[in-house]
Amino acid sequence: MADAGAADTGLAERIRTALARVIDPEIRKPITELDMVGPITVDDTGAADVTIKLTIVGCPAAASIERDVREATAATPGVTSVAVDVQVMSTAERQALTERLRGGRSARGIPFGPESLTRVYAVTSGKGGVGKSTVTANLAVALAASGLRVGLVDADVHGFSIPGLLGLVEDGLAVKPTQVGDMILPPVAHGVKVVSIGMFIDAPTDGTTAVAVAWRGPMLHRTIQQFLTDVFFGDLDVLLLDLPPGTGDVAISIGQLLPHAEVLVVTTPQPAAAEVAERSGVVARQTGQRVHGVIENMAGLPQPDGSVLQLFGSGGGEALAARLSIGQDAPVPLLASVPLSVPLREGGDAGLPIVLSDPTDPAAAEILRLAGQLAARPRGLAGRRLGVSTN
Ligand SMILES: Nc1ncnc2c1ncn2[C@@H]1O[C@H](COP(=O)(O)OP(=O)(O)OP(=O)(O)O)[C@@H](O)[C@H]1O
Repeated sequence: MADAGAADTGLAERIRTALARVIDPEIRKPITELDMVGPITVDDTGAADVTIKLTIVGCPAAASIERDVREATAATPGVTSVAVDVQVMSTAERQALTERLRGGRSARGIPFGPESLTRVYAVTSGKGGVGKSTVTANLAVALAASGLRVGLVDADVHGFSIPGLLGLVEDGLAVKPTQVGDMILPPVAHGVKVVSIGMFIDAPTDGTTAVAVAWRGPMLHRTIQQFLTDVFFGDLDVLLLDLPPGTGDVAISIGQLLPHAEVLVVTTPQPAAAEVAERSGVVARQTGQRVHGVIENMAGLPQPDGSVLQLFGSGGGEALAARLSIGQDAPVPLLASVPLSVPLREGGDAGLPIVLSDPTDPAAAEILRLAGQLAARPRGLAGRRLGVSTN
């Protein structure tokens, strides 16, 4: 087989250019930018031989990358046949790639520090079961659907429900992320890059076997830190963190690791729930974070006769926002009031977020409205409190 130049000057180069359209589905960058394309040769009959180098043995994306390379090569004018030679990167090549993806950042650095342009929202609640994870999952998907690059960290160690809510489940277990060296590639669901503690524990996502994740503070801190340092999210517009309910170790860790994160507090309309939720807002403040707003969930369910069933009472969201505003320069707003919705619950059970499957459902519409509001905030440091604490 002759070199490209001998047969058709530039055909190999045109193939290489065409391969820039092939995107690694996990890293989400063109394979040509990831040094995954090796030698390309073409003989004088137009038969092309393309070598690709996968990041790891058994790469789950191998089949789709090989197919896309074959298609892009075959579609290049002048090519009559295609052979793809699939190889695996050497350790040195893999290391060079992970270093480049980190952008020179040290392996232990957190890319979402105060200087980053990524908006970080930590979603918290006073008590469990108020729908924090359901709202967070739908919000992440809605933000991604609006064109933003979105990451979601499920730090709810005691009830990691995000993989199930987003359909990242295989054989009853959360999908395992691919690891390239010490870099973890987050699985992508509905456009959102997701990492969850559930992906590292063999526990069913439907909760049939309760796994007591009796993690102690320091171990939790290290795990969250690892999620923020070793998971390759790339450049994000928004990072959402689903925190466990209450005011525990994880909230304090997030306060230390991401002091510029803004907090969204989820509560039900029940006045007692709002009182408990206030404490998580206060802890966030004590760790230097700003409360961006309150999301009320499980608000009134519209009935066929036009009346509204206030299953969990009413006014909790407003009351919480008012309490969290006391002593603040700017009032803490009630950002959204998401009604009770059977389709929202069913969508969560099925791993199909309702903001995609039925955007007209009133709960979906409210979450989409909230996403629109958050997406309209400028990406950047403007209006953001920097990590300088005076207390
Ligand atoms: N607006 C709503 N209408 C109807 N059902 C809802 C709504 N929001 C959440 N749910 C349902 O309530 C249950 C609890 O929701 P979810 O797991 O999201 O709560 P959570 O606050 O994240 O709980 P935890 O933090 O304890 O894991 C789920 O079955 C979910 O489908």
